Amino acid sequence: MAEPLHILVTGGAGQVGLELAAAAWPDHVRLHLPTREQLDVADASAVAALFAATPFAAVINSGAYTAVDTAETEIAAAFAANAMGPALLAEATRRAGIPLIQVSTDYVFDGSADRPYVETDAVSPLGVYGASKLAGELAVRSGNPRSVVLRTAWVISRHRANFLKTMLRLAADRPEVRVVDDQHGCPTGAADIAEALRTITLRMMADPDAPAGLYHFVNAGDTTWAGLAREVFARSAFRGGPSARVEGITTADYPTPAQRPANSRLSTHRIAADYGVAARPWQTAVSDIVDALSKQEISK
Ligand SMILES: NC(=O)C1=CN([C@@H]2O[C@H](COP(=O)(O)OP(=O)(O)OC[C@H]3O[C@@H](n4cnc5c(N)ncnc54)[C@H](OP(=O)(O)O)[C@@H]3O)[C@@H](O)[C@H]2O)C=CC1
Ligand SMILES: Cc1cn([C@H]2C[C@H](O)[C@@H](COP(=O)(O)OP(=O)(O)O[C@H]3O[C@@H](C)C(=O)[C@@H](O)[C@H]3O)O2)c(=O)[nH]c1=O
Repeated sequence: MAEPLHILVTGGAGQVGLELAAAAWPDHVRLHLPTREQLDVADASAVAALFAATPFAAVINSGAYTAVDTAETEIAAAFAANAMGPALLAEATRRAGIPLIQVSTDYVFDGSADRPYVETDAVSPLGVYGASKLAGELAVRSGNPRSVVLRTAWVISRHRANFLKTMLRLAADRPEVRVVDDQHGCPTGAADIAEALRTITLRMMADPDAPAGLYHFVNAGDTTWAGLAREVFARSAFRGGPSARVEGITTADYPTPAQRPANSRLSTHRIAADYGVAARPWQTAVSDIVDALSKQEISK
């Protein structure tokens, strides 16, 4: 029997954490998935105690402060989770000589490009959430050279709160929803992100020379938030679930505390070339999730 390989996954109760728990890991891998209550990544003594207790072979940091609008006022909390936490994990993993895989966001960009962003493009976050995640990226990359920062975007899943579930909830009690149609991005299934993280983590554990650095991973294709809502409702209607008409509006018609990028499409060429990770169309992720949610509803 191979020795067990222990992998720490922070944010175990989040969308990506829950899909990492469900992913097909080799038998000898033991995942440790603490919730925020069990491990606050910004708590230096909690991080040190956990590393002293378990000989981890890798860490995936999927825990984060993800409330984009609330972050504008809860600045200290956002930076604690998204910048201080990654810095502590970078230090702990560097000392242990193990890889760290950090999940980051398209909101590090300001959206002024007229094409999908590549990893070498300049960053310039528009809000506190993006700025805190960028600080986390920099802490990881400077703190542990054996690290990957995986930027993803517009995460959807059957778990927790996300835009897809918000749309289905709204459609349950109104015939029409108003949704911005001038912000362009790449909806991405949390299960697809988990699969990409699994591939990267296993390769980094097996090969000290595995490629490190910055990578973009999203599902294939792009749309607007209104386009995503329309796809969700088309699939939901097909399954006999809630559906609503979508009125496409402008960003100015839907004021929010945090500004979002008008274009946050990401190019996935680098991860395809270095890690052989291929992206499924975003519409496939939508139909998987809507189907799973409707089965859940039927079995209630
Ligand atoms: N959601 C999205 O649309 C996108 C997310 N990302 C990134 O992907 C990653 C995963 O996000 P996702 O799973 O969607 O997010 P979720 O909000 O679903 O989950 C995040 C998890 O992190 C936990 N958490 C918050 N603060 C801390 C902390 N200080 N220490 C430990 N855990 C903490 C949360 O705890 P609690 O359960 O208590 O809330 C939650 O369980 C994050 O890095 C995020 O920035 C990138 C692009 C898009
Ligand atoms: C609920 C709703 C939102 N919107 C708009 C507001 C906003 O511009 C856009 C998306 O709204 P949300 O607030 O749900 O999504 P938001 O929190 O901005 O999602 C982001 O989360 C973080 C964590 C990321 O890292 C990003 O990649 C991205 O997924 O849709 C409408 O136009 N109509 C609506 O009814």
